[in-house]
Amino acid sequence: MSEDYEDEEVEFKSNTEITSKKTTWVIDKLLGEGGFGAVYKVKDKQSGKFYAMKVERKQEKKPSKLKMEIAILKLVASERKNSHFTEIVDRGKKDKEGYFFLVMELAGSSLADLKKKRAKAFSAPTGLSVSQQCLEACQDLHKYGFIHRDLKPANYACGADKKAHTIYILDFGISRKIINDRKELKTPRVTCRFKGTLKFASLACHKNQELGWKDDCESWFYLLMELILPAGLPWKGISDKGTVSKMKEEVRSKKETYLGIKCGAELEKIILYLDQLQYQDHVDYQYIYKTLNEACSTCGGRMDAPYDWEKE
Ligand SMILES: Nc1ncnc2c1ncn2[C@@H]1O[C@H](COP(=O)(O)OP(=O)(O)OP(=O)(O)O)[C@@H](O)[C@H]1O
Repeated sequence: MSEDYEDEEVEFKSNTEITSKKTTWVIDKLLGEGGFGAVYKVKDKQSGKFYAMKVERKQEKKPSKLKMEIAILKLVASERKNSHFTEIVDRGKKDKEGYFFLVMELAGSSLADLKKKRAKAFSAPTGLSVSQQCLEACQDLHKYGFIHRDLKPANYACGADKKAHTIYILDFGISRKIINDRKELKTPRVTCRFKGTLKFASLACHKNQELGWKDDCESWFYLLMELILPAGLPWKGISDKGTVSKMKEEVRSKKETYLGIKCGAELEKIILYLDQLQYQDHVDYQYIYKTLNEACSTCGGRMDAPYDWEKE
């Protein structure tokens, strides 16, 4: 590989062909650019079917995030019947051009885009049921000793077409394995750099503490609030870390936090439960699922109802 490529983005024009051992992939369009590369919609030249291709520039000094992503997707494959992980279809590297690629199942819009399109919060039954699927994905990842560290609506998407009712978790760019080879929890580091997205970061992340399973769940809880609170998260638009952290601490005891939704008591129960957990603790996901179901009944809805975007 030529080092001249290292600082350049990998960019493909429509109709560029990428040949692998399996088939030829034809670039359709750019779906988005992330922290470590780009994602394209591609067509399998043989079958005519569409997929998503993630491309990463090969770097001599930095570890490959795409390799980590592939390792995770291989581990969790077929974890449950309606898996929340996209299936790996093909992968490879282009030494001469200096990049890695991963072809996976094509998902639909991200939860962030679906909410933006709606221009208001999701209905409580959609938000609660979608969040349950988001937490299932997180639980499946945790089972293998990983934590995600960047759970947010932009990192989840609904499935394409017939799979519009299934939620997929997309990006594992900053995931971390917190279990060692002997399957023991790693000793927490004294201090850690802030990782993830300010709006959804857990309080421990604000305090530069080692993150555990419960921190993903705290971020997931902010995601749930973001999806269903009519006014959105109280710290939206604020970029000062200290102010956001203070507001996160305050919402826990504020009655107005859950304004506009009927299931405030159930949501409070979930965050109070998560707040009791420490770095080393496992999460009682069943307790959270049960409470989400109760919240849905309180709101007069059903967890198995069609989602807002399936009706609209
Ligand atoms: N399998 C997929 N199917 C459809 N779209 C996808 C798929 N995977 C990723 N995307 C989309 O591609 C875009 C880029 O995704 P990616 O996860 O690389 O970065 P990101 O989450 O936007 O940024 P960052 O890596 O900085 O968090 C996002 O809009 C995402 O919704």
